[in-house]
Amino acid sequence: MKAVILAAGEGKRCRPLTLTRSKVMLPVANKPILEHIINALVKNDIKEIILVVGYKKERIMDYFEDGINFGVKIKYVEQKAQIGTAHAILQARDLIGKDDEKFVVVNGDNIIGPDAIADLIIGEEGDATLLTCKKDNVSGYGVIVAKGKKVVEIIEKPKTLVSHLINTGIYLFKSDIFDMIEKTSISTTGEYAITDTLQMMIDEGMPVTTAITNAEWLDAAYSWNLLEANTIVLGDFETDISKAKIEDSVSIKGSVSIGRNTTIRSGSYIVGPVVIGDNCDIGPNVVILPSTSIGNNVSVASFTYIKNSILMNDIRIGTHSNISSSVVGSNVTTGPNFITEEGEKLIIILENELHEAGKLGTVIGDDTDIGGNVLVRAGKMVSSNCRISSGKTISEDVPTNALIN
Ligand SMILES: CC(=O)N[C@H]1[C@@H](OP(=O)(O)O)O[C@H](CO)[C@@H](O)[C@@H]1O
Repeated sequence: MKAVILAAGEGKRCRPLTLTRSKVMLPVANKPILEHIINALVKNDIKEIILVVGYKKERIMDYFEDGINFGVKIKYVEQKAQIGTAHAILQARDLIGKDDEKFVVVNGDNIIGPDAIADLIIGEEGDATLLTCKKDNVSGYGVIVAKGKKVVEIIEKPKTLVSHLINTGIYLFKSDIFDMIEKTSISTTGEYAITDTLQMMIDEGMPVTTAITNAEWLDAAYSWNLLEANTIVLGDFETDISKAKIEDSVSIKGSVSIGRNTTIRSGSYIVGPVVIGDNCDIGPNVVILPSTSIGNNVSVASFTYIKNSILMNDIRIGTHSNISSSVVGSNVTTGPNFITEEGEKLIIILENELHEAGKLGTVIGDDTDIGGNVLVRAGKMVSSNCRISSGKTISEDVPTNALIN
């Protein structure tokens, strides 16, 4: 069976991290979200994947190439304008066979486990099947009303509580879905939405069903939600430090995975779950606590403390720093004594909307340089390509390309 993954959008709610890559390429436990999805599909015997790309597509194509390194054949189609999920699926039409061939469709920006795909395939029935899961908080999602397996209504992001069954954005379709998509009218928000296509099918009396899953399905809606996703995915990791160079008197506890050509210098103390990539230089006397992911080519100088954070690739952190509950983008440098203050239940203002974040230090975009003795107040974000001079306290969000001196 083939699968179509929708990976054309930016994921604006994850800015500043998505200014330089799309949300599907954000790392969770050192792998892009999209790679977790591809692994889940491959485990379910999917042999060919059609990736619908658009925003920053080169980054996706350079990473996954033809799929050979990921155990699957990958083909790409482009959605030039991001005008809805139905329109995105339509781009794959020429690569899906006719004759009622069934195929899986997955939103590329949610982390899913292989069991979720298995639940869809086993539970599939009728012309179209939606995978749903029960959530207490359904805000920001499409929800469905069902009678047994039959879907009665799909309501996209309702303002009031209608149902706890959310649409995961994972479907099993037959190739006749493309004709239905072509008949779908544009929504009030100016998009061609697959949820509208499905509602139209229900209204025309076609059998649309739901399969329910309790398996892993995680959505990092906002950049700070990456930390929660990272904690959950790291929970499945096993210890593997065989490829690393571990100096004397390093203490490693819990599940810790360390990549090739990475050195952990003496006196360092690491408590898993922690994953550290290739070619890193950590220590001496560095403390890394759960649940932390550190990418490739990262150096962390002595006496630095890192907890519950994601550090992407090509990062240099100065000595005596403290990074807690933070996401640090690629190619970021900090001087000594860089401190992120950590807060809880913070109210974050994003695009003029208020959001509550759980535990959060800061989020730093790619290509930013921060001097020594800099303190970032809890929940304040630093965008990409910024320069912050030594000794500054960051009490407001720092916009892209800012120079603070
Ligand atoms: C029009 C459409 O496809 N809406 C889907 C889709 O919303 P997005 O805002 O496009 O991510 O994915 C959600 C799951 O992440 C699902 O709940 C919702 O119904």
